Amino acid sequence: MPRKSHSSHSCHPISQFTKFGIFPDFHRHWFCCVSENEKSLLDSTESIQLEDEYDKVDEEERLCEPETQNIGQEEERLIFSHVATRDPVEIYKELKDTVHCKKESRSDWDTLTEVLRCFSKSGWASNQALAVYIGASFFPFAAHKFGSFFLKRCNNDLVKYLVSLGPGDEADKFLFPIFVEFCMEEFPDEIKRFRKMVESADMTKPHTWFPFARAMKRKIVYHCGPTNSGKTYNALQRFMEAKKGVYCSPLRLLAMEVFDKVNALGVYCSLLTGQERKDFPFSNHVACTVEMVSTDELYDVAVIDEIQMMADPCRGYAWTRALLGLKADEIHLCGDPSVLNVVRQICLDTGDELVEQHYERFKPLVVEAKTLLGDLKNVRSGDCIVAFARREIFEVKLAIEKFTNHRCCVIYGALPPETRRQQASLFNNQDNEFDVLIASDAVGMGLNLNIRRIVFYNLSKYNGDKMVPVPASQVKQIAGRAGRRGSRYPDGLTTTLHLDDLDYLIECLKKPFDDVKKVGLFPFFEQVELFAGQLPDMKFPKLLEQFGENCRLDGSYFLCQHLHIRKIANMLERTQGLSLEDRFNFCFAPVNIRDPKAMYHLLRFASSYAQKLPVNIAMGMPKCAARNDSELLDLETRHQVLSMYLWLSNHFEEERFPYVKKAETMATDIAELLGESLIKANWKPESRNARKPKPQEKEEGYQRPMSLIKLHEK
Ligand SMILES: Nc1ncnc2c1ncn2[C@@H]1O[C@H](COP(=O)(O)OP(=O)(O)OP(=O)(O)O)[C@@H](O)[C@H]1O
Ligand SMILES: [Mg+2]
Repeated sequence: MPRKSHSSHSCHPISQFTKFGIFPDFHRHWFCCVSENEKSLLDSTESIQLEDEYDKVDEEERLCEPETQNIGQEEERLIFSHVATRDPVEIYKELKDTVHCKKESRSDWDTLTEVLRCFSKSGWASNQALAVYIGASFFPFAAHKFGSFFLKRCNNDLVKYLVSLGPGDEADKFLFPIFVEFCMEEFPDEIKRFRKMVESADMTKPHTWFPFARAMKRKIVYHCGPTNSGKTYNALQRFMEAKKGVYCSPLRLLAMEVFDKVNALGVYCSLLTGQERKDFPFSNHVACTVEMVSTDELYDVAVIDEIQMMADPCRGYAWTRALLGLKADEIHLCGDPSVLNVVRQICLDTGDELVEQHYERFKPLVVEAKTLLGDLKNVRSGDCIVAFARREIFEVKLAIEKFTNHRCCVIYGALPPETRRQQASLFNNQDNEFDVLIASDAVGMGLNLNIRRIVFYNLSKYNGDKMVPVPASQVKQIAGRAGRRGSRYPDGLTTTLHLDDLDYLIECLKKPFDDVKKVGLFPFFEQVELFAGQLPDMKFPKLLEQFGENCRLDGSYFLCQHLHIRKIANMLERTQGLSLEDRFNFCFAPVNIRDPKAMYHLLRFASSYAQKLPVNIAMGMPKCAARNDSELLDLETRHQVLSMYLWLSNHFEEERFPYVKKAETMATDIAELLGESLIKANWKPESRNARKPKPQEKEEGYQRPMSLIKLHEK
């Protein structure tokens, strides 16, 4: 069948795609079309080859100088401007029918060569080419072939026009549609292959992935406001009134809190997290972590807490999925205003009704301008010192307990939720000596604590590469933990340890909330499976990488970072006997990828599973609480391994994990040991991957703030 002509501009593939605005969201690189040999050949010989063509031209032809030789560029452009309006399809046909063309002067030739070289390097053209399914890695090869084709066949008018434009955007735009015609004829198989692959990684219109939710007319209520303004409280009222409700939490800890609170108020509620399932008999309510929420069940009321997490680079997809997919008549979203505009857009796409309820903070947060003047001795009862590294948390605890009469509780990410709760209630409770809390950003979400004042120990944190300022939204969220309604200190205060940091704190608190433009998505297994069908021999980690590079997304979405997933995928690459689905599921296991011991256990679990053996815990139980920081780190790791075991037992065939009961008991015991250890902890912190520094090695990165040094010197 002859190919459809694209002579009409309105039906040209380029204009169709531009209409939908998909170009910028394509990711680059497609390694399947061009072999490595071809690629390296391309890079080294491209311009040389084009110049050689000139040298091959007949001497007589070269001497034939064009009449317009001495006119200026602008004039030339005018004279040849009719070329610009020509139909690219016709130009291509003409080029195709030309057998041999008279050559131009050396300088015109050089300019034309440069124009074509620039085109083959043009990011714009490469990006546009994706829309007609010419992959980014294939583009240089195709552009090179096009260049040779063009040089051999172009006529005087075309040359002059392109020379008058010179290398750059205008020439690229002129050449591009001719290039497309060329590719469609020359590389139909490559285009077809790439098209199939891209289509299998299509993540556009995610609201259409949930047809049952789309068939419903849902009412979305956005409880929008700053921290401590009653958003969750009000949403939970509706949740409790409902016949059947689900509460989606950002953390296990918060799901447990709601589970306890709601049951205490007489509304039977079950608990569902990745690690545990507590079925309350006859309950119609469930408190779960957002990743675990079912999009199959039908609910009257659903609550999605901390909805701004939709924009989280790693976990955002879980909130997006819940919002798009939940089958509930009424969905209550609680969060700051940063994703309000995106939610408005999503509701337009889904056809759901959106009701906005705006909140103000119960009591304004007051900044204490005096700060702690760099001296931890100025700590007072009810203070929560926020530090962003585990090491700092223990340094601060050590310093405060050594030089003041205060005792400190600690809350940080690596602690199990049970231990965090135990530390929180120790701090909240008046009948003991623990009156200061030292916490990481893990304290930022949800927990209702009796905090009088949030003191930022510092306002920068390590992002895995370097120290960066803590984002304003996070500063606000954490500072907002001070002075909760109903707590002992309803008037919240916040300040910094050092005077130098105060301006940044004030700046962050004053800053309006970001207006988030994109929220996270991640493919379901079925989507990855479809994609894998296009690349049958590709290993899973590479497959994920390819998916990330080739998937298509609408303007309101980004693909969540999958570094964590890729790390696990890489580790499991050589484990034989796992299906694609097993690999995909193992990648979501909750493990600290920077903890080699925990990673080792995950590999062991996966290997046993792959060999169809019962998966053993194969880990001893420590006898007593930690006596130093390395023992504490060991307890943290052990708990994490058990938590991972429980998670796997809930996400794979349960009978393959026969030691669930044992793992639960051990996890509870370790959480208790951790609690005991923290009460006693008064040692210098160590790093998880500690090794002895070489004598000449200087300690890099974090430097202990002056205040602590002064304190120790004294
Ligand atoms: N109407 C109310 N009556 C009694 N207590 C309330 C009321 N509204 C809120 N509270 C209490 O105020 C505190 C803060 O409320 P809530 O947790 O709902 O705030 P939030 O806006 O969700 O804050 P965050 O953004 O930090 O999650 C809670 O302890 C809550 O129980
Ligand atoms: Mg809340």
